[in-house]
Amino acid sequence: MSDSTLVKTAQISAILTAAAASGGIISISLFALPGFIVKPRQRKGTDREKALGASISHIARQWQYDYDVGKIVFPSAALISSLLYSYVAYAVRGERSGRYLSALYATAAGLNLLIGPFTGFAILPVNNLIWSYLDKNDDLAVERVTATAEEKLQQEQDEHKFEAKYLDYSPVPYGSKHEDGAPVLNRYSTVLTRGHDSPAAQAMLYAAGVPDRNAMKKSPQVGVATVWWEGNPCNMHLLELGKTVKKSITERDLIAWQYNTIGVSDGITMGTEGMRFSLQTRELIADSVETVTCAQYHDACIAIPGCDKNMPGVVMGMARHNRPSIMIYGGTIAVGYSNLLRKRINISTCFEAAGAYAYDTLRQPDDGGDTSKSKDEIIEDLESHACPGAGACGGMYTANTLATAIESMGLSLPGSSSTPAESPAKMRECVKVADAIQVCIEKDITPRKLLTKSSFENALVMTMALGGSTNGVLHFLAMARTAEVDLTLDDFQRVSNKIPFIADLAPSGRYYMADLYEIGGIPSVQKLLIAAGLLNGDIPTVTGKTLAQNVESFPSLPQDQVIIRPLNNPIKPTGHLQILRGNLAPGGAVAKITGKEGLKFTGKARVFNKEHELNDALTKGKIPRDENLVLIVRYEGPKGGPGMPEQLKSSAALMGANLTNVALLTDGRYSGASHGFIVGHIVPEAAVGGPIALVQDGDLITIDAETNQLNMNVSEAELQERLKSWQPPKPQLTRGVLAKYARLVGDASHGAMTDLF
Ligand SMILES: CC[C@H](C)C(=O)C(=O)O
Repeated sequence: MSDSTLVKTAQISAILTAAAASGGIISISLFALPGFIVKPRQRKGTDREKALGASISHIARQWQYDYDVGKIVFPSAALISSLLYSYVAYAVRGERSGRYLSALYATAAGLNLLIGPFTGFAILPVNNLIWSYLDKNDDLAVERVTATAEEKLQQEQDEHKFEAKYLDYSPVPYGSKHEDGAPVLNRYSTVLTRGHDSPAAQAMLYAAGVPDRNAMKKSPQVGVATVWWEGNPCNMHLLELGKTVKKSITERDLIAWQYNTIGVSDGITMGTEGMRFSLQTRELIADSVETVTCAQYHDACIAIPGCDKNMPGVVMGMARHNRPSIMIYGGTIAVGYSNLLRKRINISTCFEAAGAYAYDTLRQPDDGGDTSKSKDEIIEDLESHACPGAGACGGMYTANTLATAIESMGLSLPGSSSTPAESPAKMRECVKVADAIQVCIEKDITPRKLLTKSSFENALVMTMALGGSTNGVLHFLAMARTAEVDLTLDDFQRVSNKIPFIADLAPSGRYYMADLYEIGGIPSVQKLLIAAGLLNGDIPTVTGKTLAQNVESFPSLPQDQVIIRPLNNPIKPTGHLQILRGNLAPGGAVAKITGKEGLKFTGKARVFNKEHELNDALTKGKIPRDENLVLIVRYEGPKGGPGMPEQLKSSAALMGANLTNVALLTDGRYSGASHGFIVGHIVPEAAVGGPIALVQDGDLITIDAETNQLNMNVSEAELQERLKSWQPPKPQLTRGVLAKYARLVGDASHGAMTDLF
């Protein structure tokens, strides 16, 4: 080989190698090198440099990991280097040797465009190695990235919030006819039962109870989902209700398949570690209803829930499968009576008695009767008589709130939410449901036709008018997202601002759902609110009629009743649920303020990490009465708890102990039976570095329900300082359902859902 050939070969291979490598080199310098520059400062620099370094390395990492590198980044790198080569080719054009070199550079430019992206891919693992080396022992960076990833996830969830995608079942089109001209009502199950595509499926269905060939081919299959289990009064009777439903459906020549989902008793688990499992049962129930309905090709669904999470759970399941559906509420419990306290009682009396017991104020009333009984005798009397039978907790607590709202959205038969669990009327409802589900199937009335912005507005109106549970906020948001309805925290405040609070119902009032039933029940309240133009009577319902038509035959509330106040003489002119924001809750918080305790509260912070710390302090009588205190219970959010437990044990104990000098704040949530000056659902929660994690004992906190503010008088600079030394808690759980939940769950201001990605 001559010298000049050698030089040319060397030139060619050098330029081609450089061309091939340039995509990769650019990718390394774009994504990996920033790490070498910023990491040392991030570890050892001033606080400002550390923070800056964390942000730069975070951006670099996000770019490297999150973007579709094949489509955007590496081709861009190849393009940039190709332009460089083309420019050099242009610059050396002209002389003979220049023409040769420019041709070579032009080839390199083309090649680089072709192979640059692939080199980039090859370099990716190298970049990853560099980053994992840089990240080693660098907890701060990793944790900051995690916190920011949280925000990013939320942002993505917001962007995609109305683009729910479920498995496409393409049922037989509505309006199709069988050969004999009868309408096809088994539009889903026919996939299994028509012809002989699925003989095994048909064999199994015959074994399970399909009576004959005609039923196999034509009868719609209705799933009957009871949230039955024996260990909770709210749920113990649901299997029997389900059997009645099945019987009445079968009499109409429909096929009914009973199945079950699970639930957790909030009343029983309250204040214990078991309470962490409660909220996630909403998702388990939704998942179960969706799973059985979709997997088994049910044509319709009747769900029979009882305890709190059951109702939103089944409705979310219905919204997901979107087949004709009706909810039958298990019904409210009867009211208990204490012979020793000589008054009507309910489950919440027990929780409040615990506070009075601890502060030694649990006594018989000073009404001229017996006062000799000890606090132990009194508390045993309450334990024995607070829950006289089956049914969900009796005040306007979470179960009754949700059932009322869902009936007002058109998903239950009229009266379902106030018909007591053990009344004959509840059994009659289970019989009547067969007619209604037939109508829904025939008219194709599906959950998402009922779950609309107007019907959610109705849910909010009823919740505000009747003083419903703060949990409603969480569950309505989740139900709306599932049904792709645009409902936000601001809607709650908007409705709260216009709806008067008119119900003298527990927890803040004197009466119970069973009492309301006696004066006409929820339909009579709906009638009042429709007449006043506050509730939308035009929404469609599962009966095939509008809400207004459904309540027409119900009586108006009697003149002399005292449970529901006239609209012009409310307990409070606006709603009791207030959405607060401020430097303590930039992402929102939910307050229950009935007005009884005032509308504004300022006090010194006393911070508790986890509810049990506050419960211990209360049991030992350690919360003083002589100064205004804002008790903060944190690390109890959806992720941090995990499970966002309800804090009735502490909120009720405060009431029982008559500690009127305190307000309670948490990133967890409250029971429907909680009252007093309480604020929950604080977002962002402590576990992801929300400002609630930075509060210190003695900080002055103001809750203002008139300006909807929740602030601590700590400057932004001071908060930034505190944030630097804040360490996120290590994940407590790494296995099991709660670990899975903590990983998937979103924030409370978006309903704490697990399938928003
Ligand atoms: C007594 C209250 C009940 C157990 C509950 O947790 C709720 O209604 O939210």
